[in-house]
Amino acid sequence: MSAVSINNLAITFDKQVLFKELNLSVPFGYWVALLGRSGVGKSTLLRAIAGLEKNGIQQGNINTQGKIAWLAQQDSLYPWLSILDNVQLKEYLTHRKTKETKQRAESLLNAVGMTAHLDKACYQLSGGQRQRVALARTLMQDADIILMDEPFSALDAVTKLQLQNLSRQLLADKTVLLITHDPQEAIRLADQIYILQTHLDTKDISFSQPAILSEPIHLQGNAPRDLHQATLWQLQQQLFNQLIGKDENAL
Ligand SMILES: Nc1ncnc2c1ncn2[C@@H]1O[C@H](COP(=O)(O)OP(=O)(O)OP(=O)(O)O)[C@@H](O)[C@H]1O
Repeated sequence: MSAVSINNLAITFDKQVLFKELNLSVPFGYWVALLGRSGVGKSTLLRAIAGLEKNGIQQGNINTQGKIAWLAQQDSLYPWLSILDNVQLKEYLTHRKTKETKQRAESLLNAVGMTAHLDKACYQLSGGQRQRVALARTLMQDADIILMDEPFSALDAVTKLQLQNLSRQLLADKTVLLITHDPQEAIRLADQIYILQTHLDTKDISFSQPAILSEPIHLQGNAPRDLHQATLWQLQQQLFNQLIGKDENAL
C-alpha cells in the first residue's frame, strides 16, 4: 500500500479540464517531486490530496495513509503571534500549550537555526527566516505525509540551498510530495520525479489539454544531491526539454 494513491482522477473548472484520468502512487518514505510549468494544475492537485479541493473533482479517488502537513511557498505565519506560538499553532488554537510543547518548539527552532531570533516578532524576520519557522511548525505536527507547494521558490539562491538541505535532513523519514517548477530542485531532493505536462492555450483555456503525468524518473544515491555529476546536468537538460515539450536532442 502507498502513502498516497490517486486513481482515475478528473478535475475540471468550468471549461478547463486540468486532469482527466490521473493516476499516481507515492510509496511510504519517498520524496516524490511533481515538476510542471505554471498553470498546469500542481497546486490544485496538492489541494485535492489534502482534501481541500471540493469543487473541481469530477471523478476518481484519492487515498492517503497517515497524518498530513502542508509546507507552502507563501508566508503562512501569523504576524500577531510570537515565533514560538507560530510553531505551536495547533496547540495555541486548541488551548493545549504546555511546558513540554514549548520545549519541543524551542528544540525544533534550534534545529532550523532560529534560536538567536526568538525574541523577534514575525514581521521582523526575513523571508528565509520565516520559512525556517514554517519548517519548524511542519516538524512540530509530526505528520506522516508532507505536501510541499514550492516552499523554496521565493528564497535567494544560498538560502534556498540551505533550506532544501535542512528540510531533506529533518524530514528524511517522511513521505514528501514536492511541487516545483525547478528541475534542479527536483533532482537535488527527490527519489522519484514525475513531470506534469500539458498544452496550455493561454487565449482560450477550453482548448488547453488535460495534464498528463510522465513515467517516474528514479534517482540514484542519497539526497540532497550536489549537481557535480555530468549525468545529473544531462538529466536537468532533459527535464527542461520535457517541460517545454521539445525533443530531448533538440536544444
Ligand atoms: N477554484 C478554481 N476555480 C477556477 N479555476 C481554478 C481554481 N483553482 C485553480 N484554477 C485554475 O486551474 C489552473 C491551474 O491552477 P494551479 O494553481 O493548480 O496551477 P499551478 O500549476 O500550481 O501553477 P503555478 O505554478 O503558477 O502556481 C489555473 O488556470 C487556475 O486558474
